[in-house]
Amino acid sequence: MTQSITEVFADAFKTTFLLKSSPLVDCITNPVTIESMANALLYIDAKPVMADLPEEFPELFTQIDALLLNLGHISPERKDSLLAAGRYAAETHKPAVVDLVGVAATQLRYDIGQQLLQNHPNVVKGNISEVRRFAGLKSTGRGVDGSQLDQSATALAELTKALQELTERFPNTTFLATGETDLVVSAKGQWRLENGVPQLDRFTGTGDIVGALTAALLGIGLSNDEAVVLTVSYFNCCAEVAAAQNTAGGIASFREKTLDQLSLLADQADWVQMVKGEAL
Ligand SMILES: Nc1ncnc2c1ncn2[C@@H]1O[C@H](COP(=O)(O)OP(=O)(O)OP(=O)(O)O)[C@@H](O)[C@H]1O
Ligand SMILES: Cc1ncsc1CCO
Ligand SMILES: [Mg+2]
Repeated sequence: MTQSITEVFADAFKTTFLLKSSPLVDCITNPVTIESMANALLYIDAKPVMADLPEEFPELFTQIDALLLNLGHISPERKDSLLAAGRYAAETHKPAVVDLVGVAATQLRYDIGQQLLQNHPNVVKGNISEVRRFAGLKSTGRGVDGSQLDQSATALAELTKALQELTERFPNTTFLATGETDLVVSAKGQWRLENGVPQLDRFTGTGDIVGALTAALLGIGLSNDEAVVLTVSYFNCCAEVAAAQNTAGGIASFREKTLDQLSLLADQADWVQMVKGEAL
């Protein structure tokens, strides 16, 4: 019989939200969604710092609890900064999340993602099309968006197998592929998460926020698998409540309501009852 994720991760679901301490997360990220990301961290009671100059890392890394590396907008400076921070996190044993934004689109981003993987980050994530490309599979993603075609049952099974093989070489990394179904694969197991609403595809930064919040949960000491499963489930339950409230509104209102729920849901609802997902 398959086990539900609320059983597998029962302790983490019971104790994580609302956060009891405020992890400081350094986000080296893209200018498109940087403000949404910083605020999303604050809404769950984490603290953002968006510092990307390598000269600052020696001082900064004594203060931060986790690092988020997002490939969403590459410049020569940001490329150096991402690579330097990835190495520094490994040296100083800070938990790190790599978000493979746009890896399905260009070789340059694919190469940066692979270089960052060599530091054995705690989590590597992307939308399903980005993660397919990263795992060496055919991908139909365009730009920074995932493709519906990569979501079929066959494609998900193929991706699960490819990621399992990757975890043999990278046993300390948990892989997350997001979309209508979210797939989590690590050396410890595989899980499928089923919360969320289609409108999440209609405003930008949803995946970026999931990356930053995952880093925050690593920063308070959750395991890689716990941090990924808790973040995706919580964010997607926030979106489900927002969609239910947004009967007359457009996508901009849905966005605001989803972000609002980040600070409300754990306080106001028995949200764990809403969680859908199971071990594979
Ligand atoms: N069709 C959908 N149904 C349910 N949930 C979805 C759907 N699409 C995305 N999500 C959820 O939205 C979040 C972001 O996933 P998505 O794959 O859209 O990331 P992304 O493409 O990296 O986003 P962005 O580029 O906007 O940052 C995840 O938590 C995912 O589960
Ligand atoms: C980086 C970027 N470019 C277009 S939208 C976006 C944010 C989604 O990751
Ligand atoms: Mg993304």
